[in-house]
Amino acid sequence: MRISVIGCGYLGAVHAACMADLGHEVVGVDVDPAKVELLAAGKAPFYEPGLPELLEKVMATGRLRFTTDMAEVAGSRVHFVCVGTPQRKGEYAADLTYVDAAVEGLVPQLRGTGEAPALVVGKSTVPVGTAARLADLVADGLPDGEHALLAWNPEFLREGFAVQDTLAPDRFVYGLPDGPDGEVAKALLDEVYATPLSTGTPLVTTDYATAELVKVAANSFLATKISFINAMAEVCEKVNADVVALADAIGHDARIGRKFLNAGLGFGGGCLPKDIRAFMARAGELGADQALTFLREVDDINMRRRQRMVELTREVCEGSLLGRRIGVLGAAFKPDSDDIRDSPALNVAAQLRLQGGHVTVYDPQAVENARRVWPDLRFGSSADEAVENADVVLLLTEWREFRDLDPEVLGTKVAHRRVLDGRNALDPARWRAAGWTYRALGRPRG
Ligand SMILES: NC(=O)c1ccc[n+]([C@@H]2O[C@H](COP(=O)([O-])OP(=O)(O)OC[C@H]3O[C@@H](n4cnc5c(N)ncnc54)[C@H](O)[C@@H]3O)[C@@H](O)[C@H]2O)c1
Ligand SMILES: O=c1ccn([C@@H]2O[C@H](COP(=O)(O)OP(=O)(O)O[C@H]3O[C@H](CO)[C@@H](O)[C@H](O)[C@H]3O)[C@@H](O)[C@H]2O)c(=O)[nH]1
Repeated sequence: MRISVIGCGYLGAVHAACMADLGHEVVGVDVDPAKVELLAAGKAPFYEPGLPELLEKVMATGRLRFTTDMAEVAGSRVHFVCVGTPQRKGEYAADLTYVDAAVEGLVPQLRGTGEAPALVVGKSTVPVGTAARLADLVADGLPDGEHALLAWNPEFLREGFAVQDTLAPDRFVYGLPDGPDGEVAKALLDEVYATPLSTGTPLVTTDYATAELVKVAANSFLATKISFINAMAEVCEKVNADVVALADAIGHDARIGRKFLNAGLGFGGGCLPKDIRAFMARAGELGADQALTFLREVDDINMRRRQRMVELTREVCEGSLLGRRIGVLGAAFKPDSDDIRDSPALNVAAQLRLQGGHVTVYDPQAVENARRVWPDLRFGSSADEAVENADVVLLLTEWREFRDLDPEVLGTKVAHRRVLDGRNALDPARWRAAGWTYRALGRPRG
C-alpha cells in the first residue's frame, strides 16, 4: 500500500522505516531539511538501536523515500500524522500548532481520491477532542462531493526499543468514526498492520475520544507507578530502609508487577512529563480537573527527586558544592537514547553547576544534543575524562557502559571515592568493598 508519514522525528522516522519493512511503499515528510537530508541518505538523525540497520535494509528496496515537499504525499492511501505535540511554553497544555499545520498542509493532497477516499491517521499524542476537531477540519477543507476519512491510532513505542515496539507492539488501538466510514478506516488499518495482526497482536477498536484517552491514561499510569516507588524511596530514606528490596518484594505480587518500579531520579523525556501535564490541563477545560489532581502529586514527587539528588551531592561534599569537581555519568533521559528532552540527568548537572560545582558530563550518545542546549556545561569524551580527579561521581543515566564500570579501576581516576547512584544501577556491596562511599536515593547509607 502507498503510505505517507508526516513528521519524521523519534516516532515518525521509525514508523516510516517499519512500514516500509512491512512491505508498504512509504514517503516520509518533514519540515526540517537537515533531518530529511540525513534520512534520504539512509542515515538515522538520532540514536535509536536497530534503526540504522533497518533504514539501510529498506532504502535498498526502493520502498522508502523522504522529502520536505508535502505535494509528494498525493496518491498515498493512508497518511500517518506523527508531528510533535510539546508542552506550550509557560503552560501545562499541549501545543497543537504542529498537528494543525500538518493536517492543514495535508488536506489539499486528499482531493480527487473519488471512490477510494484517503485515510488520515493520527499517531501523535493529543488532548481528547482533537481527532473530532481534525475530522471536521479535513471535511471542511475538501470540495463538496469529496470525502476523506480520519482515524486515531495512538503510538506506545518506547525510545530505545522503538523498532521492536513498532513491528511487534503490545496492542493496536484504533479510534474510528461511526458507521460505514469506520468500517472502511478499520479495513485500511488492518491492511497496513496485516503482518503484526497475523501474529495475534491484540486490537482494540473504539471511538476517537477513547483512543485519545487510552494513550494519556497509559502514560499517566506509568508515571504514577514511578512516582509511587519514588514516594516510597522518600520514606525509606527517613528510616534507612531499602527501596530496591521493597520494590522487589511488592513486585513479586503479580497484581503489582516489578516493571516500572525502579526508584531513582524519576521520569523525564519528551513524553511522560508533558503528557501528564497536558492531560491535567485538558481535564480542567472539561470540568474534570478533580479527577486528575493526583497527577499534580505524581509530577511533584518526580521533580523532588532531582532536587534531592542535588542535596545529596552537597551532603557528601561536606555541605558545599563550591569548587567541587563533579563527574556526571549520563545526559540522556534514559539509556539507549540520545534524547535529552526534560532529562533529569541534565537538570541535576545544570543545578550543580549553578551552585558552584565544577561539573563534567559524559554520555555515550547524548553529548552533542546536550552541548547544543546546555553550552555552559563542560562535557567529557569518556567516563574516565568526566570523573578525572572528581570529588564525587554521579550516575544519572543507567547506560550498560556505566553499570559495567569496575569500581577498582574507576577509583584510580578520582580524587575521592564517592559515588551517588541516581538510578540504583550499581551493586552497593561491590562499590563499598572497593572503598567507595556509595549513596543512592532511598537506599541504606551503609
Ligand atoms: N518519542 C516517542 O517515543 C513517542 C512515542 C509515542 C508517541 N509519541 C508522540 O508522537 C509525537 C511526535 O513525537 P516525537 O518524539 O517523534 O517528536 P519529534 O520532535 O522528534 O518529531 C516531530 C517531527 O515533526 C516535524 N514536523 C513539525 N511540523 C511538521 C509539519 N507541519 N510537517 C511535517 N513535519 C513536521 C518536526 O520537524 C520533527 O521532525 C508526539 O505527539 C509524541 O507525544 C512519541
Ligand atoms: O521504573 C522506571 C521506569 C522508567 N523510569 C524513567 O521514566 C522515563 C520514561 O521511560 P520510558 O517510559 O521507558 O521511556 P519513553 O521512551 O519516554 O516511553 C514512554 O513514553 C512514550 C511516549 O508517549 C510511550 O509511547 C511509552 O509507552 C512510554 O513508556 C525515563 O526517564 C526513565 O528513566 C524510571 O524512573 N523508573
